[in-house]
Amino acid sequence: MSEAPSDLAIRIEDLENRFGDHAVHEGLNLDVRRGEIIGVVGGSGTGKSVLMRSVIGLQTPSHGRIEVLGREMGAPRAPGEADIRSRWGVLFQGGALFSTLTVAENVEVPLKEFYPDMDPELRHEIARYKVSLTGLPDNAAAKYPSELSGGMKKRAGLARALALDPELLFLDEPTAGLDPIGAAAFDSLTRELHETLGLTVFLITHDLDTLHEICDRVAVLADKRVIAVGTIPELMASDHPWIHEYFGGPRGRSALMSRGGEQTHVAKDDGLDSPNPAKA
Ligand SMILES: Nc1ncnc2c1ncn2[C@@H]1O[C@H](COP(=O)(O)OP(=O)(O)OP(=O)(O)O)[C@@H](O)[C@H]1O
Repeated sequence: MSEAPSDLAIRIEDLENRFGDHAVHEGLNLDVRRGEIIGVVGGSGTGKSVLMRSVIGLQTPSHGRIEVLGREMGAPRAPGEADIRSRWGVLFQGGALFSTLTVAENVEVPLKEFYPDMDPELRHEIARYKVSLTGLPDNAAAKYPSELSGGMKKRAGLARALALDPELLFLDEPTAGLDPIGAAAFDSLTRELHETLGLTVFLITHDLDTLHEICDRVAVLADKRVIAVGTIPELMASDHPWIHEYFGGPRGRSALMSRGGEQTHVAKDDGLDSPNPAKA
């Protein structure tokens, strides 16, 4: 199925990233639909974080084109156009909170950057609201990151990512390091925020439970590019060795079974999207 550009939150075409002689991505294409939660998976070092960094402008690709929310990355901003960075929020691995600032002050950082003239009282109010939105208790706002558990740090990072009411949310391994109960709670929170705030979510994860629980589609990185995109049943029909092992191996089967699922047989050519239909 081919999407109109307006249905897309992100379009990545022919992306190449290299560090010296080492090519991390070559000919990588991916479309992310508006309003979906897309999981991005791949073995360690396949370039999931580099891909996210390219999309949010922290890594300049060697080649290719990236469009985010209808705007070409790297192109000059039109007069009066909002800074594209104010339209997304990012939860980096580990939360990346400023250790010398309280949770509320961390949430206020992007507000200060993009709205320097905002009334401080309003800024504090917004920060408190964002903290409560992520399920943290009221008293967490005044705490420093060192006083928080791992799960609370993730929620605080999420509160900061939501500070500017983003349309697009990037999450880099949000459940890594959480116990299974904390991870499931974070998954529910992500799903809930996605629904209530109408977010598009780009989610890098190794967590099979998260993929099953909340992702609408999953993109698989291997061989320097996105080799397949689809729902999990669609991907399970793939005979690519990595995909087969990932979803059909012991952990993949157990994540599926814990949801009462059975391996769905999907005909080989049924459903799997090309990473970028327009280019297929
Ligand atoms: N700034 C950099 N300079 C040189 N090489 C880099 C740089 N950033 C990333 N790389 C390399 O790019 C490759 C992809 O890294 P990346 O962190 O994106 O992998 P990943 O898929 O997110 O891995 P993991 O699942 O382990 O987090 C790795 O080989 C890494 O060493």
